Amino acid sequence: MDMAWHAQRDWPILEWGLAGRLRRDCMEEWTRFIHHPFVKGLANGTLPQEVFQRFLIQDYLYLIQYTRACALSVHKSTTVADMREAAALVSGILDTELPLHVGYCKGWGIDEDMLRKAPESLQLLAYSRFILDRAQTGDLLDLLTTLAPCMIGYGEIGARLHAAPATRREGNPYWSWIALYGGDEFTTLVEDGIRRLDRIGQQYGADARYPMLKEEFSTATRLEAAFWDAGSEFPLS
Ligand SMILES: Cc1ncc(C[n+]2csc(CCO)c2C)c(N)n1
Repeated sequence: MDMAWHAQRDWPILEWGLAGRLRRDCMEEWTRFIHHPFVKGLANGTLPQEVFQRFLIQDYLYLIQYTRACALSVHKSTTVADMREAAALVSGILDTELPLHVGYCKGWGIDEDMLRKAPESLQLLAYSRFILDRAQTGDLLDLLTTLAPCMIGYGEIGARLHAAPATRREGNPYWSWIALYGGDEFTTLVEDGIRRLDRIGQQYGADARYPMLKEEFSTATRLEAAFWDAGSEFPLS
C-alpha cells in the first residue's frame, strides 16, 4: 500500500460523518475496490490499452444508468432545495461529464457509434440494476448511500494516485484519467457529496437504519470492485 497518501491525514472529510462510518465498516470490500490491480495498472501505466478501451465503453454505459438513478433522486427529494441539488447533478453529468467522456473516448480511438452499440457487460447489468432497484424501492437516503461508493471511491483513488510519488507521470497514458479524478474540481464535487450524504443521513434517521445502509454501501462497493473487469468479456470491434 502506498504510504504517501493517507485518507485520514490528507482527506479528513472521509473519516467524518455517515460516509466515513460506512467506508470504515466496509473496509475489506473497500480495499478490494480501491486497490484493485486495474488501479495499479493505471498508476504505473502498465494496464494494456485494449483493456482500458473496453472499460471506457462500459463506463460510458454506466454513466447513462447512473444519470437515470440520479434523476430518480430528484423525484425522491422531499424539499425543493434537495430537488435543486439533485437536478444540478443530473444536468452536470448530461451537459459536462458525458460529453467529456465521449471526447476522451475519441482520443482512445472509440467513436460515439461504438459507445452506443456496445452490449452491456454482466458487471454493468448487475451494478446498474442494483442502483436502479435501490432508487425505485428506497428513499433518498437509500439512493445516496448506494451511489456513494462510486463518487467517494473514484475521488479517493484519484487523490491517492495524484499525490503518490510512485505514480508514473511522464509517459503514462492514464495520467489524464488520474488528473481528472485527482483534480480540484472533482475533489470539490466529492467533498460536497460526502457532506450531502451526512446531512440527508441526519434528516432521514441514518442511525436507526444503519444495518440496511451498510448493506447497500457494501454491495455497491463489491459491484465497483467487479466493474474494473466490466470490459474483459468483450472484444473491441
Ligand atoms: C464504474 C464507475 N464508478 C464510478 C465512476 C465515477 N463517477 C461516475 S458518475 C460520478 C458522479 C458524478 O460526477 C462519478 C464520480 C465511474 N466513472 N465509473
